[in-house]
Amino acid sequence: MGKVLVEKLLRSCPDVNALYILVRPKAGQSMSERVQDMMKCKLFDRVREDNPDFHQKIIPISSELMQPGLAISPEDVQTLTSCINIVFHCAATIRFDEPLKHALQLNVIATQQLLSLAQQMQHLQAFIHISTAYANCNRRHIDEVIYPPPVEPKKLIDSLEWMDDNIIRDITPRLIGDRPNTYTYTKALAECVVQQESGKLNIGIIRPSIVGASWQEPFPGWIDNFNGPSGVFIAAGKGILRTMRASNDAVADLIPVDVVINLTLAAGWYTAVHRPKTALVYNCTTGGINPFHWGEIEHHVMSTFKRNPLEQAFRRPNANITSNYLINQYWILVSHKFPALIYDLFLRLSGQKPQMMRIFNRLHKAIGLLEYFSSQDWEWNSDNMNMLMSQLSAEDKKTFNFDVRQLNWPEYIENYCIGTKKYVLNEDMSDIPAARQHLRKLRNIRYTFNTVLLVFIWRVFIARSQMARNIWYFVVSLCFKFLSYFRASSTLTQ
Ligand SMILES: CCCCCCCCCCCCCCCC(=O)SCCNC(=O)CCNC(=O)[C@H](O)C(C)(C)COP(=O)(O)OP(=O)(O)OC[C@H]1O[C@@H](n2cnc3c(N)ncnc32)[C@H](O)[C@@H]1OP(=O)(O)O
Ligand SMILES: NC(=O)C1=CN([C@@H]2O[C@H](COP(=O)(O)OP(=O)(O)OC[C@H]3O[C@@H](n4cnc5c(N)ncnc54)[C@H](OP(=O)(O)O)[C@@H]3O)[C@@H](O)[C@H]2O)C=CC1
Repeated sequence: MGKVLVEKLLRSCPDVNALYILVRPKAGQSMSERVQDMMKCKLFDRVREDNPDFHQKIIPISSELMQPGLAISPEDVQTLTSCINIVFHCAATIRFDEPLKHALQLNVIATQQLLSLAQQMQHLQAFIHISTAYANCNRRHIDEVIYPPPVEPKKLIDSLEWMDDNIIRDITPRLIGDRPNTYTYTKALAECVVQQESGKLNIGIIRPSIVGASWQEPFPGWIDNFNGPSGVFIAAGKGILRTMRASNDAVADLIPVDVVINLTLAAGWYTAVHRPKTALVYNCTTGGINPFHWGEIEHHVMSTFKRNPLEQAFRRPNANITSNYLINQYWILVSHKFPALIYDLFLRLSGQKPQMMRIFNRLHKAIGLLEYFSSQDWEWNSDNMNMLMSQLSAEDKKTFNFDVRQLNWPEYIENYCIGTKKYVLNEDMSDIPAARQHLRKLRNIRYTFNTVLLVFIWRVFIARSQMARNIWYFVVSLCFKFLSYFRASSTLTQ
């Protein structure tokens, strides 16, 4: 989201002088190498066309959320406190399996430290904090208010400081209670910290639901990670994921990333100009305005990947969702574990390292963590989102469009899936004929396999026992009689 925010600010707000972005070195790359890489990314193509010197406006500041004072140097603190007008705080850990102490440090303590830095900023007009619509997912109906925290954040921070990691791991389920993970729990605490430590700052809190690929800007379908539904779509498109627990009728509250960013910028403007007395919370969701369901998503994802297959699929794309635990377990056994075993056996026999079972184990872990969100419904009030829309000028409504009533879901899902192919997997659209050919080969393998299986069952079980043979002939003759009956009755009615 940070990248999309930077791109939109550069493209649509040319009067912005500079963007100070907090960056850490990572994976052997220095801070400046990472920023260089980010600016080369396809996401910035339109900005690059409009203004090839756009990089001059980006000023990276070295920072690490795990460190005291966010590890910002005194000189940088000086620069930030004298230059910044608006803070957008979207850094966080979004992992669902993050150990509590880590999630607390990244999502709560770092927010506290950024707020304390913001208090020193001499020209600050607004502080916009990105939360999540699921911060209060233990409630069915969620209003645009900051709910009382599950525990006083300061007390938890003090207690976890002296506790051993093993003790923290043991008490985590008791602490998070009816929330599914440390992510939603710490995001709820972060909202409370924002409220408690806001002082005189003008605060806005944005709560997006499940952030997906872009809808319109800078081009449809842009996405560059495996988070949330993207990984699930890819796994289904590759024919790896064949079953998942989700409710067909539950609302799939996906929200395109460009909608979230447009709303975030509009909220920045409103907070700075209108200075609301208390922090305004914006539930940034689609379910109450333009609902779409997981069953429909499944249908459109499958249909897109059948028309635009991913390269080197493991099996033909054919994923089904079910809310029934036993049915799901059955299909996991038949459609995930059994083919994985056979493929690994094949790899072993051909002298290669088995890998499919390992991939499936990781997939099961990932989807196990997501199922909570795809198996139930929530209702979010979106009055503040509507209010904000009504405050924008006609031109701003177009430039910072977050009116999801106009979203055409089938078209969006198609672009989303193609986006995962092009921008996450870096596959070329011109190779689609070869991918289709590969699917035809998989279909033939399946037909051959089914025929061999049938012959095997016949030879082993049916041909050897008189009783099985009798049952078999009885079933076949019954089917034949039914067929003749229907044929005769359809001839009579003609
Ligand atoms: C057709 C059917 C339609 C139905 C469709 C239903 C969709 C139902 C979505 C609900 C979605 C709710 C979303 C709540 C909305 C927020 O509020 S917040 C933000 C969302 N946060 C996330 O999505 C983070 C979830 N991810 C994680 O917590 C961690 O990545 C995991 C899943 C625990 C895995 O951790 P890990 O084993 O340490 O490994 P990690 O390096 O992270 O990834 C390992 C592998 O898993 C892959 N992976 C990561 N995430 C995923 C994923 N989501 N899926 C698959 N693979 C994944 C990685 O690409 C990687 O693959 P390789 O590159 O190794 O081949
Ligand atoms: N994705 C989603 O579906 C949703 C996301 N959100 C919220 O939106 C915000 C942005 O999420 P999203 O863009 O999806 O997540 P990403 O994981 O892509 O971005 C998180 C950012 O936080 C930075 N960060 C994490 N740890 C550290 C650290 N120790 N030091 C410095 N920087 C760090 C990351 O930097 P680096 O690049 O160095 O890793 C990254 O830029 C988050 O607050 C999240 O809670 C809310 C609802 C849904």
